Amino acid sequence: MSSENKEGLASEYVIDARGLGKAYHIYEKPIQRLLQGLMGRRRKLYRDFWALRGLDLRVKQGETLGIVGRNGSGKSTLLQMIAGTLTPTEGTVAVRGRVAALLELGSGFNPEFTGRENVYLNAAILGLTRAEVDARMEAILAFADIGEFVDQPVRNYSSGMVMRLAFSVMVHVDADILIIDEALSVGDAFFTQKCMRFLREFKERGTLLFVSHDGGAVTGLCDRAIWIDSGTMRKEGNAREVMEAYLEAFIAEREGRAAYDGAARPVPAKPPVRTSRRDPRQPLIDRSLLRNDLHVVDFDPSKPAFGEGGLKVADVALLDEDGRQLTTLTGGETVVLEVEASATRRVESPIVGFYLKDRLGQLLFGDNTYLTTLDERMVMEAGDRAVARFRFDMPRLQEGDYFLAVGVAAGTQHEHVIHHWMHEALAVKALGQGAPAGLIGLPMLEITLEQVK
Ligand SMILES: Nc1ncnc2c1ncn2[C@@H]1O[C@H](COP(=O)(O)OP(=O)(O)OP(=O)(O)O)[C@@H](O)[C@H]1O
Repeated sequence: MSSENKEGLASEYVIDARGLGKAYHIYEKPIQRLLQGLMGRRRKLYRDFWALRGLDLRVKQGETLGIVGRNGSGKSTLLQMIAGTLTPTEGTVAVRGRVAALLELGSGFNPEFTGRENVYLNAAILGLTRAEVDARMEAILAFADIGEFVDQPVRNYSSGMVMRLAFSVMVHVDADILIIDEALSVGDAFFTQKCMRFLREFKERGTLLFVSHDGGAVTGLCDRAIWIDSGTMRKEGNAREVMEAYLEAFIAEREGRAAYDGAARPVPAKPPVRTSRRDPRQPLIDRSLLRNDLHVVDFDPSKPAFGEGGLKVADVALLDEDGRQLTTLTGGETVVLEVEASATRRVESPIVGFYLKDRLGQLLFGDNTYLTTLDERMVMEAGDRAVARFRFDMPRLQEGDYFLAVGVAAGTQHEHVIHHWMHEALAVKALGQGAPAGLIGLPMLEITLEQVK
């Protein structure tokens, strides 16, 4: 999985692929593969299938590159060649630094060895000495958090456990370049959050190649992106632009027509009349298949957190407008997020804030109490408690796991000390139905359609 090649690399690039291509041999019948082995190269019984061809790619040190493309477009083939686990059929790829890749689940693991033995094996492949692994073993096992399974053969592991251990090794080998297939981080949502936190930290210092199938995460995480289509580079550039083009093509294909032509449409002359502060369709939506059910998992104070500790997040709950705690709600419903903070010492000007994050840790929306409390500076003494309430219409959410991160700080919007920040204060699970078209669906205040003459 590691690859070092310092030749032919201009100093600013850590990856330089030129005219890269990979052809697989395709045999019409399995027996032909066997015969070919016996016959040698005298007669060709296969045809070449080019999974990737003519690809040029340069990646700078510290860049985060997103790679999108449909199933079978050639993403893994490209990344395996960069990781050094697949030999190109044509072209060259030069890589500088230690590469750790999570591309194929358990590919570096021997199923007969225990988890612990596989950690030694994998870390050795990535260039670590036994003494280095010894020094890191405790941290690796703590991150993987698979308990006593670590001394069982890997063949007894669930795919989630294999992923945890493989990811944990990658986190601890001081890689210069990380290659991650997002599909592999699907599983336990809490572990995914932990992985995404690591990746966000890693991208501050290292080079990250991040493969995604749906592309949703790419814009949040990556500076630049490439779109691989049928083995060639269809588009390269700014992550947002590449994603837009990719999604446009996907939608156009799905709907069996060309994407919106961009031509101007007539605008109604009359401004719409504003009547209500609530989405008027909500009762109808809630009675229909468009109903977006959300389940809330209770606050757990033992979830990962950091901060100075002068204030603590004591309790977090989502309530309905009558103050009753919600364990299920629907997208579009008005909710109150209640956060109780307690002080362990004197703290001036406390601020309570939150973010809703998706399973990849992308911040969907959030807010804090700073502006509302600007005129009345609160002082909390040790033992004092304060409650913040945020009332809002919960947007509709795509199917998946979400987390409410909650934090208490002190100071101003720009200069503050974080006293207690909980990455996953509440977990919210959205079921499949009623999903919005975008990342979140905002309740509409009004929608009109008027005919203009
Ligand atoms: N060992 C192999 N032998 C023959 N064909 C292969 C082999 N490995 C991959 N392919 C083919 O090469 C093409 C590219 O595969 P690749 O795994 O690189 O795509 P991908 O974009 O990573 O797909 P996915 O998103 O499903 O992981 C596919 O058509 C695949 O069927």
